Amino acid sequence: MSENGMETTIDGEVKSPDQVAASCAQEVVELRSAVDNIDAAVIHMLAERFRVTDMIGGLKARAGFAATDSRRESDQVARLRTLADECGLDADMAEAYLHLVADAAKRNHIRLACETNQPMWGAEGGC
Ligand SMILES: O=C(O)C(=O)C[C@]1(C(=O)O)C=C[C@@H](O)C=C1
Repeated sequence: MSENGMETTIDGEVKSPDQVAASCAQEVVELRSAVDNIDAAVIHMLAERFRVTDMIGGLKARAGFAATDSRRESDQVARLRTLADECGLDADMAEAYLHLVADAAKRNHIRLACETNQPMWGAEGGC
């Protein structure tokens, strides 16, 4: 553990003479394993989400559909905001998450359509 006034770096080296600080630092180190496991699960779930949305993008390109479906996104936002409320998460964070992933999914849709010569609405700026 080391301090520079602005930051505290808490690592496995917990050698503080202050017993309370030492035991808090130890607990932080243990809780960080749970954080690491959760982050790994989130990354795996995100990868799976993009595999699925890429399949949707392939179908949209084949059919000549636009990348964006705003009504679907509004429904998703409403659903995720409710879910967030129910489990004590900030609903704005849930909405920000949906915009982050849906915007990335749409960029992937457009790129795939361009790469396969099936230009779709939204790619007017060029492929
Ligand atoms: O469901 C779709 O139509 C998708 O293309 C997926 C997705 C999403 O990432 O959830 C992305 C873009 C659309 O505007 C709506 C939803």
